[in-house]
This record gives sequence, C-alpha cells and structure tokens, in this order.
Amino acid sequence: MLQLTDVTKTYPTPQGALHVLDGVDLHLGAGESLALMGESGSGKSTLLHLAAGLDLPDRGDIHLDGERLSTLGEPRRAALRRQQLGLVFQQFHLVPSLSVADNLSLQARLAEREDNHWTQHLLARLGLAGLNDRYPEQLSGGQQQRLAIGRALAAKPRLLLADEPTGNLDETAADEVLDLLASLVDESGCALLMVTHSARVAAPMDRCLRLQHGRLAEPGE
Ligand SMILES: Nc1ncnc2c1ncn2[C@@H]1O[C@H](COP(=O)(O)OP(=O)(O)OP(=O)(O)O)[C@@H](O)[C@H]1O
Repeated sequence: MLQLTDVTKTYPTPQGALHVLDGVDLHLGAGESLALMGESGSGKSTLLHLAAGLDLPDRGDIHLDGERLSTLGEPRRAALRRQQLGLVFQQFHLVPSLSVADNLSLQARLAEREDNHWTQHLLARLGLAGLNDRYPEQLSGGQQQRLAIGRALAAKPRLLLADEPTGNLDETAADEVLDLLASLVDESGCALLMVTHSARVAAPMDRCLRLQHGRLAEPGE
C-alpha cells in the first residue's frame, strides 16, 4: 500500500541544511495500522506529507498503491490523493462556508465515489446525524474533528494518514474520537498511519515505530 525506500529530506534554513529524514524505510500493507511516534521536530509531519505526495523527498522512493510518486506530476499526485487517501490533521481544515453534510461528502464527491448509504452511516456513527445543516463554526471541537474524520473516510480511501488527530481536544473528547476513528477504520478496511504522542493511542495498533535522528526504529531501541 505504502512503501518508503531510503527516503531523505533536508530543509534549507538560515543556519544551513536541516537533515530531517535520513534514509527512512517503511512498508505499510493493506489494512495495516501503524503508530508513528517521536519527539517534537523529529520529522513525523514531514514523513506524512511525503507519504501523501504533498512534498517530494530529496532522495529515495515512495510508492503509494504501486505508483512511484516522484515520477508523477502534481495533478496526478492530487488525483491519487483524492482516490486513495484520507487525510486528517490536527487543525480540522473544514470548509467554513459548507454545511456538515457538504463538508462530509466533499472528498467523496471530488473522487466521484459518493455512497449515500455509507455517508449516512458515517453521520450516525460520528454522532452528527441531526447536525446536517449546521456549519463548522456551530460545532464543538470534538464534533469538528469527528466531521474531519468522516470527510476523510467518506470516499472509502485505501489509506488514512492522520497527524495527531486529537492534539487539539481535551482527554475525554480525544478518547471518544480515537475510539471512533479506530472502529471506522476497521469497518472501512483501510490502512492507517497515525502520528501520535500517546503510547495509549499507539497500543492497540498493529505496529508502532519511533522516528529519531532521521530514522525509524522500534520503540525502546
Ligand atoms: N518547510 C520547512 N522549512 C524548514 N524547516 C522545516 C520545514 N518544515 C519543517 N521544518 C523543520 O523540520 C523539522 C521536522 O518538522 P516536522 O513538522 O516534520 O516535525 P514533527 O515531528 O511533526 O514535530 P511535531 O511533533 O512538533 O509536530 C523541525 O525542526 C521543523 O522546524
């Protein structure tokens, strides 16, 4: 599903080149879940952005669903994202001018993969069924994040990339959102790569890796 081979990423900074990823190898199979941990600034978001084809590595290869991202132009990478990926960020990135229902179905519509039955199921499971006509600003933080998760899953992606999806929520809301995310990922059968600082969140996932000094390692290594 996702394969990173010897991936290197460096950012230019006024102090010189910052080597964030230094030969990262990673394989994530279909339906597999992986927690990505690591200290602040260790490069977790950078890795997720590369996996999504939002940025390209300096060296190494990234294959998403068998496609080599570095050989694709941005329009083709965007199409691949639309068709294969769900993205959830710490900031919800909802569209303020669209209702709950329209935010939820946005990506599925763009991917031309609307499934009314699945959409209604998601709305009910996310506890948003009665809120169809509201706008994001009329929702609580937890409801906004649940909507962002629903939007990412509405097109039935093969891989969900989630970057600290509950970092903005209090602990109770975070627990609820993560339980929901885990069970909806199970129901949809998609693979999950989730950045988290929480060992409790990482525990139920198939695998957990830690990013340190630009490389991936088993926790505790
Ligand atoms: N566009 C950029 N230009 C220069 N430096 C960058 C850029 N993006 C990120 N960095 C730097 O690269 C390093 C890794 O950033 P990244 O956001 O990937 O870390 P992270 O592990 O996700 O951190 P956090 O847990 O705090 O979100 C940081 O030192 C950051 O300041």
